[in-house]
Amino acid sequence: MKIALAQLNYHIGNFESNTEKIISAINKSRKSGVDLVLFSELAICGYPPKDLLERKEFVEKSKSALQKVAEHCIDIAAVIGGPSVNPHPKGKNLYNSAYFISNGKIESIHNKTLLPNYDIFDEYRYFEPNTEFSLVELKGKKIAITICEDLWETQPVDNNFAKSALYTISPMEELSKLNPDFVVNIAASPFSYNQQNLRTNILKATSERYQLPIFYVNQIGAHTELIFDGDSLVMNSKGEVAKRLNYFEEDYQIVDLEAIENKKAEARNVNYIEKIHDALVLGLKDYFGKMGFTKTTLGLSGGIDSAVTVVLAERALGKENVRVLLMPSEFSSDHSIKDAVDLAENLGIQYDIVPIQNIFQEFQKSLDPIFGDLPFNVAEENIQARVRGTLVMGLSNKFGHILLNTSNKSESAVGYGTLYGDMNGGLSVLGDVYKTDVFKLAWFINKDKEVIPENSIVKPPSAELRPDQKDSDSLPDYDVLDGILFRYIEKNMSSEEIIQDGFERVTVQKALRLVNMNEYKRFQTPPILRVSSKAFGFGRKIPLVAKH
Ligand SMILES: Nc1ncnc2c1ncn2[C@@H]1O[C@H](COP(=O)(O)OP(=O)(O)OC[C@H]2O[C@@H]([n+]3cccc(C(=O)O)c3)[C@H](O)[C@@H]2O)[C@@H](O)[C@H]1O
Ligand SMILES: Nc1ncnc2c1ncn2[C@@H]1O[C@H](COP(=O)(O)OP(=O)(O)OP(=O)(O)O)[C@@H](O)[C@H]1O
Ligand SMILES: NC(=O)CC[C@H](N)C(=O)O
Repeated sequence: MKIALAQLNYHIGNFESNTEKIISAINKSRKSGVDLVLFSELAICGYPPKDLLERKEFVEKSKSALQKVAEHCIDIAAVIGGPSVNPHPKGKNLYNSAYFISNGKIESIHNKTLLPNYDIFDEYRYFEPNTEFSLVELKGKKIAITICEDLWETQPVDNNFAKSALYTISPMEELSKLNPDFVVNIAASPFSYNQQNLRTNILKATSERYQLPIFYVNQIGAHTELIFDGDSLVMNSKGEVAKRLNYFEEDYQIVDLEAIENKKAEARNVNYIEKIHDALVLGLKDYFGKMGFTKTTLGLSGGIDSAVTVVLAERALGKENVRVLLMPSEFSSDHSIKDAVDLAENLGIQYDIVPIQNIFQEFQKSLDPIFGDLPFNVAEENIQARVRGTLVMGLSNKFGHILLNTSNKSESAVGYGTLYGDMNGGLSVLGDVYKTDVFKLAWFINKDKEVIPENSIVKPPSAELRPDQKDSDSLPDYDVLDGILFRYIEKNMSSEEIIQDGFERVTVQKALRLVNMNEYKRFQTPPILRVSSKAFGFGRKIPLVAKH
């Protein structure tokens, strides 16, 4: 039996383009003599459709798109993800379903049993869990069709306290009683830099336990914050990866079921920084591409965060679509301006220098009668950041360049950024990357030649909002701070547990206090491209008003 895996990039709600892609893969498969072609979870409408599922019209469009696809399934079978209506009066209106299509029609519908509801997932909000199990038969083979989380019976969480999802039904236990020949898993499994190993291990455990091959198809592409890396694969019944599809790009592979037992795909050891790099480039590309934008802007300071952001933007959108402003103040060092100019020239992007001293002075003059003799403090620092934010937004409004936010996860965590100033932007590129990893990204970008001036990487980080300012005046060193933040945010460890891990009590208490008191700031930040298992955004829900 020849089985094709179609790893495609869908666009949520764009039924025309999704249908066209699916039909084109079906036609290609038929011409290659494929028996069964597999598409990912909710492929017909794109994943995650969120509250669009509450619109009847959206569900009806999914249904007619599937009907159109079915007409093309002559002499070939397909499994495609889409929502289906729950016919029972009780429970949620919808199921998250896999459609088995053959002979030009929908032959059967298989619903998702285990609905993830942790972190960024919210499937119980829309879907009724499945309780009935059956196999499909194709050319003498019995197939168990499952949907993503169905194989994640014990969901490990990257957290020392949250319980793993407790599922009362095991879809694989039920399906295995029916003696399938192989398992299909259609998935929508988002990227995080540690997710790929976890995923492979979970598939391996399932395959070994039931001694069954698994055909796993994930989607690729980004949907606002969520980035899907693909990495679809075929596992033989010994839990060995027989075929692996590409990361971060569409891919299509045909596999012979009878030939997988003695096949072993080459292991791919990609460093996590390279994965984050590729994920962010895809995240940017798809945010712009799917929104219909081409051009971007940001303030280039000569520092490392804006440097890494602009390189990723140039790689995603092309140099002709990136335009930056260099906005020196009286506190900017000459080196910062030179570093920013060198970088812009290395990339071949358009840049303009707009000094902000005069504007800043005018602001100060206007506020003088009100501020009186009060000393220069954070208020003046922030006015500079807001002047810059206003200027880049001016460029954005005039020329249609979407502003990228340059804050990293460490700053965002402790509120080290100015609301309505450098926290502006339509999309945050580095908001899920700790500062220590921003440095690693910069070195990775420079691995073949110096793109980012080395001075931007090695100089002590500074906001340059007052004379001789350094981040280290207000914050612990980033390697210490990031160690604490990771334990608190990703692992949910308590201050005492973090201290026991070897961090100084005062530093831990300060860092945690800053994280807690800055929830309100993060609530106002743009969407953040997610690359870790716990990003700021809709997968981390902390009350703004709370006593910690
Ligand atoms: N709970 C709450 N809910 C709603 N709003 C709340 C609030 N608490 C304060 N606020 C408001 O927020 C204001 C304080 O926030 P904000 O105006 O941003 O100012 P703030 O957080 O006081 O200062 C920004 C800090 O970030 C540093 N910074 C700025 C720019 C860039 C960088 C960098 O290196 O990247 C660092 C800067 O040196 C300074 O230490 C308050 O004045 C108040 O208006
Ligand atoms: N002189 C400047 N010219 C242009 N943009 C600036 C300038 N200074 C700051 N910005 C913008 O504000 C953001 C915050 O910058 P700031 O220097 O305060 O802190 P940072 O987080 O260390 O960032 P970076 O490493 O990019 O300097 C920068 O990333 C940049 O987009
Ligand atoms: N769509 C899903 O069911 C995804 C959940 C699953 N645990 C994953 O991340 O792969």
